[in-house]
Amino acid sequence: MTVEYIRYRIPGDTTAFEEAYGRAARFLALAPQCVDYELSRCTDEPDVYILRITWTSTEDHLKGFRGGDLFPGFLAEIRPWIEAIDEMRHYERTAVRGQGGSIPSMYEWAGGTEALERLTERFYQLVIADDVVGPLFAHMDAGHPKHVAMWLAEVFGGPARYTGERGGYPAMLGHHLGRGITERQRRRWVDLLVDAADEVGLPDDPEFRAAFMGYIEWGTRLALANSQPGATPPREAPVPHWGWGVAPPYNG
Ligand code: HEM
Repeated sequence: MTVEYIRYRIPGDTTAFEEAYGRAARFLALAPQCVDYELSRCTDEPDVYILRITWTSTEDHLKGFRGGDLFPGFLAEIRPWIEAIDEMRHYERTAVRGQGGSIPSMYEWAGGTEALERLTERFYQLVIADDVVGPLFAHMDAGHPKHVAMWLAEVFGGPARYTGERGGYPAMLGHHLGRGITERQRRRWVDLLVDAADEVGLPDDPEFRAAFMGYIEWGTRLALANSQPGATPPREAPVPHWGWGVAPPYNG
């Protein structure tokens, strides 16, 4: 991924400039080489603008986009302001990035470790008593519900304790390898987790449950695939970090 920054100092009519970029943006929206884009205006010097475009790579930008069918239309819109460009360069993202605290993590929204442990305690009571999934868990140790709560906490933005204390992704993967989980068992696992979530009062607002179930669908389908005989999933990977997706928490 490459981030291109284009800094403009617009002499005169900034309205025409913004309108032109509004039209030019449709070519970026269609370009498969473009990840996202944003035009910002300086509040201290209102004639200064910065356009940030994230490209799939510098080469994709220079060869794919500039050499492609969309570029002439894009250029036609912004050509009058080429002389007003102060900087136009590609940058590489570094590891220093992330989100601030303006949106609570799903871990916080769920009620933290205490709520996730309540969830998994109840869940595994239901699991053990169930004739479809129960047999898979006949030999699980007493700490299992707490360990799965630790995993969920880490996934949803809480402390990284599963990585620190339980061996992280490779250990979690190891627990599923060779288990031969069936679709019927996966689906029952999901259903029982939802029952437990309702019983212990996990937040049931649409935004939380949509994001929570997104992870559960993804995770259980991977667990099933990884558990099949002969499966060769990656042995090393970071613990996934799941966020709110398209519908952040609603505080209205
Ligand atoms: C999002 C989905 C899932 C998550 C987050 C998850 C999480 C975990 C974790 C963290 C462990 C290891 C616990 C420890 O360190 O002691 C584990 C073990 C295990 N999981 Fe899952 N799991 C998922 C889906 C499934 C499904 C769908 C099944 C089967 C229907 C399943 C069956 C098992 C079994 C049999 C074990 C080993 C139990 C034992 O120790 O005897 N998991 N799971």
